Amino acid sequence: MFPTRDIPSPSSLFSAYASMAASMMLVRSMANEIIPQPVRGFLLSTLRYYFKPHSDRLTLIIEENCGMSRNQVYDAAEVYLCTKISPNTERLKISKSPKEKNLMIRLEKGEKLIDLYDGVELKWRFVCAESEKSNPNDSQPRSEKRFFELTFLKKHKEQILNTYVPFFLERAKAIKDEERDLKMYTLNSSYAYHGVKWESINLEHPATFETLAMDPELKNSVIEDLDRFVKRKEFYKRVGRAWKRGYLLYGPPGTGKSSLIAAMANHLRFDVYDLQLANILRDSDLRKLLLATANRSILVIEDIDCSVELQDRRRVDGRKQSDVQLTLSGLLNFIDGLWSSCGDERIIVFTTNHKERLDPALLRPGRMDMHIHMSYCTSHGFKQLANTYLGIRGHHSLFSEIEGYLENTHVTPAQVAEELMKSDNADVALQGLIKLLKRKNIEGDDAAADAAADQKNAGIQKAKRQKLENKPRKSTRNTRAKSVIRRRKCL
Ligand SMILES: Nc1ncnc2c1ncn2[C@@H]1O[C@H](COP(=O)(O)OP(=O)(O)OP(=O)(O)O)[C@@H](O)[C@H]1O
Ligand SMILES: [Mg+2]
Repeated sequence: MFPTRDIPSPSSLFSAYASMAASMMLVRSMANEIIPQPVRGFLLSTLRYYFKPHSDRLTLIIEENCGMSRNQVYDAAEVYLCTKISPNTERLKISKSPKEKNLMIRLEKGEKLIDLYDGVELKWRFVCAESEKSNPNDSQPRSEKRFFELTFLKKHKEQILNTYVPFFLERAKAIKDEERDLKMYTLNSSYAYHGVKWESINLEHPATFETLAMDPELKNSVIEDLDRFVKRKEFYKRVGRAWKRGYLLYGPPGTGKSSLIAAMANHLRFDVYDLQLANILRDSDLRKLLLATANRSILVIEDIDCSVELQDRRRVDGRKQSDVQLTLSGLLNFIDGLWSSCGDERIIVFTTNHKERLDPALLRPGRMDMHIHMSYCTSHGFKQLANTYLGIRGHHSLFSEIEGYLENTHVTPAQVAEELMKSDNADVALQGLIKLLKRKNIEGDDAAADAAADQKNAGIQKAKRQKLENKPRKSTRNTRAKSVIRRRKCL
C-alpha cells in the first residue's frame, strides 16, 4: 500500500502562495529601505548560493586544446574510450589514413558510455558544440569545440584525479604504442659529409618469441627479464641506478641473434637503433648520436668483436690517424655514464660470433646484465621450426631420425629453416633436411678428422720449429762470431 496524503485543494494552494508573495514583497521593501544596495546584492547572492539545490555529482570538462597545444588528457580519453565501447553505443566514427595499420574507432558526438573503475561509476559523454562567433557578420563558418564530460560522485574526486586519470593516460599510451609502427634507425650513408644523423625506416621484422627456436628455459628467462625491467621504474629510482639493461648475444652466424633482437623489439614495442661503429670516427660523434636516441628503445651494436678493431680501421679506410678517435672505453664509459642517465628504459644489445675475442672490459661483471648464448639447432629448436614452417604440432615419423642427427651435427637454425622452406609438403621438406644433416655429419667427421690431422701436424711442426729455434741460435752465434773474426782479420 502506498501512503496516502491529504491533497490540498487548488483554492487553498492559491491563497497560501498569495500570502507568501505578499510577505516577500513586504520583506523586500523593508530591506530596500534599511540595507544599502551593495550589501543587499551581496546578501542576496550568498542566500541564493546556499539555498540552491546542490548536486552530489561533479563533472570534469576535458577540452581538445589547452591554449595553442593539444590537451593530452583529451587525446588519451579518445583512445582509451575506444576500448570501452558497449553494446548500447549507437554511433561510432571510423577512419584510416594510408600510414596507419589499423582502423581508428572514435565516439561520435553526443555518445555516452559508462566506465567502472575500482567500483566507481564514471559517466562519459562526447560533446561537439559550435563556438559562438565573435562577429555575427563574419563569413567564416563557426568552429567546433569538442570536449569530453566525465561525471561521477563528488566524494570520489580525489580518487578520480589521482588514480583514474593517470590510469587512463597510461592505458592510452600503451594502446598507441601497440598501434604505432616500430622504427629502425640506422646511420645515414653520407655521414662523413653531413655530420651525425639517424635515419629511420619502419621495422617490420616478423620475428617473435613464439617463432624463435631457442632453449625454452632461456627464452622464458629473457622474456621475464625484459618484463621485469620495464616494470621497475620505481626500483631503479630507489636504488639510484640508471634505468637501463644490457644484453650480450653470442653464438655462431645464423643462430638467431638478430632475430632475437627483433623479437625483443616486437615484444616491448621499442624502436631499434642500429649503431654501426664502423661508420663513426670520433667519440664526440658517438656521444651526439647516442644523445639523439629516444627513450624506450634498443641500441644495437652488432659484431662488437669486429667493430672495435679500431687500429685496423685506420689502415683500411686510409684516413689520417688523428681523425680516428673512437675507442671501446669511450663507448662503454659513455653508455654506462652520462648517456644512460639522460633517458629512461634503455636497452643495449651487443652481438658477437666470438665471445672469446671480446675485450675483457666488455665482459666485466655489471657491464652486460645478461649473456645469452644462441646455440646450434637442438631437437627442441627443430620442433619449434617444424611447427612454424610446416605447421607440424605433434610428432612426425621422420622426427626421431632428424633428432638423432641433431645430437652430433652442427647445423644452425637458419640452415634448418632454409631447408624447411623448400617445400610445402612436410615429408619432402623433412627428407631434404635429413639429406643436409647427413652431408653435414660427413663433413663434420671429415672436419673432425682434418682438425685432428691439423693438430697432429701442428704438433710435429711445433717440435720441428723448436728444434730449428735451437739450431739457428747456435748458428747465429757461430755466424756472428765468424763475422767478428772476419772483420778483425780485415782490420
Ligand atoms: N633461433 C632461430 N629461430 C628461428 N629462426 C631463426 C633462428 N636463427 C636463425 N633463424 C632464421 O635464420 C635467419 C638468419 O638468422 P639471424 O640473422 O637472426 O642470425 P644471426 O645469429 O644474427 O647471424 P649473424 O651472426 O650472421 O648476424 C633469420 O631470419 C631466421 O629466419
Ligand atoms: Mg645478426
